[in-house]
Amino acid sequence: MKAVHFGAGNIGRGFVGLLLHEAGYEIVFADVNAELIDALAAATEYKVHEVGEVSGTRVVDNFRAINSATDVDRLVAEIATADIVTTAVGPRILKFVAPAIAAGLQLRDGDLAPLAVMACENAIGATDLLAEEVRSVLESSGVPSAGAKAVFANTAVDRIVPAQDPRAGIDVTVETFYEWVVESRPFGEKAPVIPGVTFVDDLGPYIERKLFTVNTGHATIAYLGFTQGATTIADAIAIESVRAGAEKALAETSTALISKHGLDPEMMRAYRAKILERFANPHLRDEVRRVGREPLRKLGRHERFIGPAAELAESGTTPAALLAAVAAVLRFDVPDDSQSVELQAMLQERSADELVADITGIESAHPLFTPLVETFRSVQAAE
Ligand SMILES: NC(=O)c1ccc[n+]([C@@H]2O[C@H](COP(=O)([O-])OP(=O)(O)OC[C@H]3O[C@@H](n4cnc5c(N)ncnc54)[C@H](O)[C@@H]3O)[C@@H](O)[C@H]2O)c1
Ligand SMILES: O=P(O)(O)OC[C@@H](O)[C@@H](O)[C@H](O)[C@H](O)CO
Repeated sequence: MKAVHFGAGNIGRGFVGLLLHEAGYEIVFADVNAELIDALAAATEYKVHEVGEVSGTRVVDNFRAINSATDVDRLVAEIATADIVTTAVGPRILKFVAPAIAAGLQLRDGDLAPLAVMACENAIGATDLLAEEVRSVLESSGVPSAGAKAVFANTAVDRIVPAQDPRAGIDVTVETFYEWVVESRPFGEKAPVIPGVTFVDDLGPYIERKLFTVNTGHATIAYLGFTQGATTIADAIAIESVRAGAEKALAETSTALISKHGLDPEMMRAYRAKILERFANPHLRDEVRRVGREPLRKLGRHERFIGPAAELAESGTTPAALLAAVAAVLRFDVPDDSQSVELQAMLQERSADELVADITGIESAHPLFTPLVETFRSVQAAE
């Protein structure tokens, strides 16, 4: 059994690669980072250090590595004969990996079982997005039927994997906790067997619960913590006002989730408590700059702040804590984050009305529009 995994970064090596390895797959890592690929290609194994209340080390071997920028033919041939393709590259990058998947499908023997494609990104419908890109490449190549040689399934992945100490080489330090949920319907009776993966009929409640709790909470702590001068998430959550801000934001997202998906309030209370404990993990050095990365993406319409805030506003509630978190996002001024630089320039140059519509996708008729414009204006006025 063989899996091709795009993105040999933190979650790629520290979670997706690990679980696929433990499921018995040979892994072909594909990445555009030449230094990383060379290091993986030269190694026979790497270690995943799990840190938390119970710590341990797992070893991943039986992998190869391909530079997906320079060794495209080899990569396409690997995809053509793989059982699984996964990605952990970031949602904006999916369109760049789609052509190789499309080419692999064209080359694939029609007698092989369909290729299982799963995008493991923090976004709702990430695999749908990848599937659209793959199908569009196949259509423009005049071979739309090759799309039938793949099954595309959405997923939700949860494990905190911080940026790694460069001295660790290709080894990865991760938290002990993990959760990988995959929608089962696209596979019918033939879902891949990956111990540790939970298959569900409807991924909607799972991905929203994850994105609007783990990621909303994480990001709120990162942005509020940044405004308070904190460097790590563990430092930030130790600041009382930051923790209180995150707890309030999460109380709001839980209200939205419970109302939309009928989730059990007691289960959500325990889920929130568990994630706050995970964020405070003293063994994990996770920087607010990583968690706050790409603030423009995080302010998107279906993302961790605006998604639940819009639902609350539609039901007549003003999501005050989420709006306070959005104000902190606007203060995320990090010179080596290109989206932060772009956001800061936009705040200097353009009106709040325009910015709310362009960045958040919330239009003027929406009940969240005016509170968002006020939030943007208050930050602009304070600059
Ligand atoms: N780190 C976490 O805690 C975590 C947890 C759950 C989900 N995720 C999600 O996983 C994805 C990756 O996050 P990460 O933290 O591992 O980031 P990362 O930056 O550590 O890894 C991303 C990797 O993708 C590679 N890449 C970029 N463009 C590529 C391309 N065109 N083809 C192949 N590889 C390419 C990069 O070189 C990098 O090695 C994101 O969507 C993130 O939201 C991360
Ligand atoms: O990866 P992002 O940029 O969408 O979000 C940053 C972190 O919140 C995220 O990587 C978490 O560590 C992860 O989602 C935990 O499962």
